[in-house]
Amino acid sequence: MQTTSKHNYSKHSVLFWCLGDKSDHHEYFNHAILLTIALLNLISGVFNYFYQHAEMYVVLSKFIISTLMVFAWYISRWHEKYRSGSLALVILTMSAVIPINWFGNGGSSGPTYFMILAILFYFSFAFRETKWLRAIVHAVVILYAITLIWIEHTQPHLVYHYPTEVARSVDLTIGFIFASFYFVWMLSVYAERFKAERNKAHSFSARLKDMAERDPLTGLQNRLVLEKEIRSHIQSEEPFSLALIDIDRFKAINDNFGHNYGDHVLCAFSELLKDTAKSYAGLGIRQGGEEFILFISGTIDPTFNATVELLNRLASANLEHGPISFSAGVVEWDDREDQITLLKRADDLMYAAKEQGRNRVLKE
Ligand SMILES: Nc1nc2c(ncn2[C@@H]2O[C@H](COP(=O)(O)OP(=O)(O)OP(=O)(O)O)[C@@H](O)[C@H]2O)c(=O)[nH]1
Repeated sequence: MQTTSKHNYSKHSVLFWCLGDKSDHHEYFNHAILLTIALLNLISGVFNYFYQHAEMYVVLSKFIISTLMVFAWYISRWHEKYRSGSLALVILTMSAVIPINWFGNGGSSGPTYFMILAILFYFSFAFRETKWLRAIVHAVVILYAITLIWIEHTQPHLVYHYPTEVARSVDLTIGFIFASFYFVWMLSVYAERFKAERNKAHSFSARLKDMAERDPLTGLQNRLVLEKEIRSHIQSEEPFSLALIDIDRFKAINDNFGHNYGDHVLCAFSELLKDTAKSYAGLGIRQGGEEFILFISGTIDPTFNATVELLNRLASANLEHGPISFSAGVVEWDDREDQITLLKRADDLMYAAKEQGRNRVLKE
């Protein structure tokens, strides 16, 4: 059975069939509202029919509204016309649901207020991206409600009054219970959506951070990480040492065997560097081009040993066009110097290694 990882939500369940994918909160919720209104109108129609709490035309119109809501749900859910579904809901609500309930169900002393509040809330959700449309619809609903109150005041005979106070209380209580469930549910959908958006933002920012700190070719961390690491060690006065490594005669590798092969060599070397750094609890960093850093907390000896070990592993690496080598300078941070001075010392040593014939590691 197919499920989404987050909600363990079966794509074959009845809920999925009715409401769609839960991760698409907007549409999921809209389908839920359309079906709920259809169901509530149906229940309310049946209830009013049997208990005669409303005029016959109200009962009939509730059944018609219920059918139209199912149709709006159908085009939204199965024809991906979500906007049309929302607009159909607005039009039906304004032209039929509210006035029929108002005049046929006790006017201002009936449960229509709950419905108006629920609808205002729904519009905030359905038109959240179109600010102007949302504002217009909200204003229209509020003015509409005021107009209904005014009509009721001037033409009281137009409003159906409950036969007994008990009937009114029952209708109000049922309306209140449904409205409460609706608001609680809507708020929980909002909370869930907010949580999902927040998680998405967190994972995007983690990905961006990773992309900013990683070299795309080799997958090693880049000089930003090196700078951060050096700064933090200097701040906390924690000893550290590093090897500045430069692959020998890399230009010739590119010229003789092509740039792609050069890239392949850089990647193969990076794997070895990553491995060695890991076994010394250090960091392998691509400084740029064919220049790398092996950074290890602590004194110089482990870094020197790790670099020599890396040079030996590179000599026996299985590369298509034969073995390659590097030259490296290993230095330990002297607690008075800054990052630039430290890297300059390592660079000078690395050049000294080049001058002495390459394929070697020098330390101070
Ligand atoms: N394939 C490939 N080549 C690169 C990349 N970055 C830099 N290079 C090449 O690396 C070469 C570096 O050459 P040089 O700085 O002259 O040094 P070298 O040939 O390694 O010689 P020595 O350092 O003196 O041993 C240049 O040809 C660059 O184009 C890369 O990402 N991929």
